[in-house]
Amino acid sequence: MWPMITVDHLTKAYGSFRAVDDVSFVCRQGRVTGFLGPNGAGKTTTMRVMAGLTGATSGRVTIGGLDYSAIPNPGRHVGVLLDASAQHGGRTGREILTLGALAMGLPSARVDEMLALVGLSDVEASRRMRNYSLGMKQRLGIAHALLGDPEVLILDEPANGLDPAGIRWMRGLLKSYADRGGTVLLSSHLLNEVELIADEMILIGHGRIVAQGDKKSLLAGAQGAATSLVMSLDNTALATELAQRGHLVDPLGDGLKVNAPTEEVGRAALAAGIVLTDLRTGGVGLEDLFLELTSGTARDGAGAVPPPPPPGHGVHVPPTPNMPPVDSPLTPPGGHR
Ligand SMILES: Nc1ncnc2c1ncn2[C@@H]1O[C@H](COP(=O)(O)OP(=O)(O)OP(=O)(O)O)[C@@H](O)[C@H]1O
Repeated sequence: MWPMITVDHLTKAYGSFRAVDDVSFVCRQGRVTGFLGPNGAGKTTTMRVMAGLTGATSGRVTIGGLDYSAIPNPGRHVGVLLDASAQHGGRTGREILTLGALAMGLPSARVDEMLALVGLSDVEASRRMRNYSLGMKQRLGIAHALLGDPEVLILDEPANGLDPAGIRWMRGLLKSYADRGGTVLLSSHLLNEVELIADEMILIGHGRIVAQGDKKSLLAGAQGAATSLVMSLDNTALATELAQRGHLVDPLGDGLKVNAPTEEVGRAALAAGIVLTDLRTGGVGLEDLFLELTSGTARDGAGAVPPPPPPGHGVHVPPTPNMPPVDSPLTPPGGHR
């Protein structure tokens, strides 16, 4: 049971401001949990409490049932990436990893393994970190988090600064890590970074959890009444037929939005002899859900719910791609002890 992260009624206040307000969730072994929320929602603060960098005002976070500070040789159990720039800028990447390996009692060969894993070349590893690009710092930070072959990974915005190929690489890495039994929590303010990889999602806004669960159940909970988006060769006649059947119909783009399931719309069209050119479920996508749930918690009106797109540009949840297996030299998480 040791690799589970349990956040239990966590509150972190700065004066009278609650950066994290009565937050509870768990991250399970073998699962990637995405921690999503707009800027300033409280993700980093929660993770800082997890990693023992700041205390809780009330409530508790445990990893495998222990406070972080009570975990012996914590780097061997919990890999943390909070701020990739937090290392000493005058040290080389190799020095930073070597110091970490020494502190954890690991052989120096592990440093080379990690450098190879994150794709930092010998030349790059011997450059001072102050001269690293953001993506290189991020790769070094991921290498540092994985160094002790921990069972748990806590990563704050790990995709920050990575190029598209790097983001894809990281997804594969974390997915295979979880498949081998690891527990992963990663934060992001960008939904599309997380939804392709996370098995579970925790949505936070203004320090409070606004939704949590797997992608399917989050979407199911958000669907509400079934909606369809439809286009036909005679939208006026179709609207009349649907209205006669008691359905609410609104024009939308070149088509109609109907408060009825697609099957009902199809039957109405069939009965009226109208040719359909497009018919799809018009339920909310994950992005709409995210923006809706965190609306009022995002800045600059970024959380406002956008109008639904017209048929043909329908709300769309990208399919989860099959993650390419990562040819990783890592042993299963925890395999070094
Ligand atoms: N030491 C502190 N003193 C006062 N307020 C703080 C402190 N640390 C964080 N906060 C505030 O707590 C809130 C949550 O910040 P946090 O960094 O946890 O957000 P976040 O969800 O990680 O955001 P982002 O996506 O922008 O990184 C913010 O309003 C922030 O200004």
